Amino acid sequence: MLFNSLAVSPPPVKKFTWEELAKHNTPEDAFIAIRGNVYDITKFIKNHPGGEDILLLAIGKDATQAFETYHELGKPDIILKKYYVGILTSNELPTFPEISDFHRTVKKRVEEYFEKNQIDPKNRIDIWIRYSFIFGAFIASYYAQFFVEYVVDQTWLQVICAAVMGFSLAQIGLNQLHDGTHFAVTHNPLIWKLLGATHDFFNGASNLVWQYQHSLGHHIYTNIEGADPDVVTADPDIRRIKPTQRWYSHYLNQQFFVPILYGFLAFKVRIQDINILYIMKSNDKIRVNPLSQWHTMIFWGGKLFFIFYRIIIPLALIPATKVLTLFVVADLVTSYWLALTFQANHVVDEVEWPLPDDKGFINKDWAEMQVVTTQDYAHDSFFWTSIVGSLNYQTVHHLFPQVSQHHYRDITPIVKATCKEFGIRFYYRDTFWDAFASHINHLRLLGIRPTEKKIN
Ligand code: HEM
Repeated sequence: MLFNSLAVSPPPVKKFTWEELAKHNTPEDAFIAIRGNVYDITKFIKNHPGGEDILLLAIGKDATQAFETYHELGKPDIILKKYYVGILTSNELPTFPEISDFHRTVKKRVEEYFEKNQIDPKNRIDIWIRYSFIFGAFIASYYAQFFVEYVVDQTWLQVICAAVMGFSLAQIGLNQLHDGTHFAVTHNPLIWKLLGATHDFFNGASNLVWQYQHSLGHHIYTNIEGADPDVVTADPDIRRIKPTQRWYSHYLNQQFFVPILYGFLAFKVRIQDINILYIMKSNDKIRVNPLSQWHTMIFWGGKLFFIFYRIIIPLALIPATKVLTLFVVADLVTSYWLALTFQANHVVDEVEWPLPDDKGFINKDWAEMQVVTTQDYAHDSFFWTSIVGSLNYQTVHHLFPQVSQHHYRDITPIVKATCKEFGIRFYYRDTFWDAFASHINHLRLLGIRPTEKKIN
């Protein structure tokens, strides 16, 4: 009897609350939660085929959705088993149901498309052609603005060059930064890091903060109240973008003044970087882990380089008032372009705004939620695809962020057909302007006092 009970009693399962898990967020002590289980991946971090960097951001957290997104279904699970240490008993952020049939089917079909056609999802020559155009336009417009005598003598020409530079900088954000931080170009973690760093050096804004906000925040918890850092609001806020926000009279006709404020986006982002990384140590609900040497170096190196090339060099060449004017013109163009393209995808009048239940559970499969919180537009337009960094294919981008944007056009029909088969609505507008108008209409509707709201 004694022998029997000794032989069968399994070791007790170690239980972790999310607060306990959060303490294991350094390379020397790295735990991660996937599908309710906790793993000690300290010994694995340096061997991760997707690079050490992304794991340093994800440790101390529940990374289920990122894990499911960036790997083929089931593939790295065998490795995970080796590092199992216990279970997670509470959640800091919303959780989702098990993968649905829709999710499994759409993922399998897209994986099969690449396999059958022997296409590498992350390599295409178009990527490098576009990067060359963007860097070329950026360098030429900067050089002309300050070093070509004919241009320097005519302020209006300098202003045009500043606008072109601002547009190129927005493109660096929509292409080099965006592709690099979604690991969607080549299979080389060093290239991802270098492309991410272009944002720090040329835009003066942290790619690390962007990764927390965008890849680990917005992409996982799209449009979810209290979890998606892109739609975090104060009470009262400058704008009302969610039905759950309390209404104040200054929201009335917000569609006229809110878009004007988008011009401050680049400035706001550069300032809030420091606050997020060094003071708050979190981007709203998305906690920031201790910074690695690389991230610290890129962050401060980027800020210094930005000040040097945008302020110090120009001040040595032209009067201060002109430097200021050109700086503001370029910044306004960058900000408006980025803000308008971002808003036209999610902050629009028809898509859904999922709410977690009182246990923080979202009662919809994650992939289905991605589809119904997103709006696409202008699929047939090469022009718009090229200048919005393929964000007109936002649904595919949210489901498959690790695939190069240059494949979105080819895999969108697979996704659309699968949505149709499973009865999931795919939101689409014919043109960019229709998509943008739906953002303005969303602001208008939410600006009306709720009881007086007229839907048309
Ligand atoms: C902690 C558990 C993890 C394990 C055991 C793991 C394991 C693996 C394995 C085996 C691969 C190579 C095979 C493949 O491509 O499927 C891989 C690649 C990759 N992983 Fe992970 N991973 C983990 C977490 C993560 C997380 C949290 C992310 C992202 C947020 C991530 C992003 C990637 C990326 C981008 C690749 C590269 C794919 C490529 O080469 O294109 N991994 N991982």
